[in-house]
Amino acid sequence: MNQSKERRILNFVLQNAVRGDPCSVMETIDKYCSEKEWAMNVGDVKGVILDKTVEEINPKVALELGTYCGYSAVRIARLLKAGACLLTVEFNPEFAAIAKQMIEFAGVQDKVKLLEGPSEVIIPQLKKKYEVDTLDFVFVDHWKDRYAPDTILLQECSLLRKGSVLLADNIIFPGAPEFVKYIRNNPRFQCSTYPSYLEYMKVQDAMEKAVFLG
Ligand SMILES: CCc1ncnc2c1ncn2[C@@H]1O[C@H](/C=C/CNC(=O)c2cc(-c3ccc(F)cc3)cc(O)c2O)[C@@H](O)[C@H]1O
Ligand SMILES: [Mg+2]
Repeated sequence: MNQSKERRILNFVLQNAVRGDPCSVMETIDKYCSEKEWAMNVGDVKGVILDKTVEEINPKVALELGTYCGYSAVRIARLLKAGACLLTVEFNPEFAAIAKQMIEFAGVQDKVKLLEGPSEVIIPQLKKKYEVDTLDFVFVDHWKDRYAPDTILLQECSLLRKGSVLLADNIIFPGAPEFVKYIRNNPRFQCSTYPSYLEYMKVQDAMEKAVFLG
């Protein structure tokens, strides 16, 4: 049976990237997806906004919603200090299996815990099952109609504290209008928008940063 695009991306990394080198893995994915097959990784342009946000926060506990092939998990994990960890949520078993191999090849597996399942099931388990107190940083990049309900769920589960930072991808394209409406009108969040470009394309996109005010 023919291979999936995600499997082809992983194989290209396994054959061309340097094992144990997260930057090499990121560059190799970006090369494949800009030259051969487009894929919905945050990419090397919006990736710099992600990097700067992670470096500014220096999170001890980070959450990612929507692992996909593991590109942004590798990108975030490479910047985490000793003792810090990224929990990344993915409900598609095929993508989760690919991401697991991608994360291990990059050598960041000790900083990443891949949680397989839908976010609405995983988020309420974070405190008891995964021993999370509160989240310092959340990268939101899963189905766009899940951004708002999951932001509400994070609050209902007391997983945000004063100063927790959410960074949401694709505010322009494909867009997350319900989330933008919810978060920008919410007095409990301080929002800022970072205009950028869709991964591997000359198409406008943006990321939204939302700081929880407690
Ligand atoms: C149930 C909750 C839930 N729980 C756990 N895992 C979940 C989940 N919901 C989704 N997932 C997984 O997350 C990933 C999906 C990500 C969704 N991302 C985009 O749709 C997107 C699209 C474009 C674009 C598409 C077409 C264009 F033409 C242009 C741009 C660009 C982008 O950057 C994009 O992020 C997959 O791995 C899902 O299995
Ligand atoms: Mg995205």
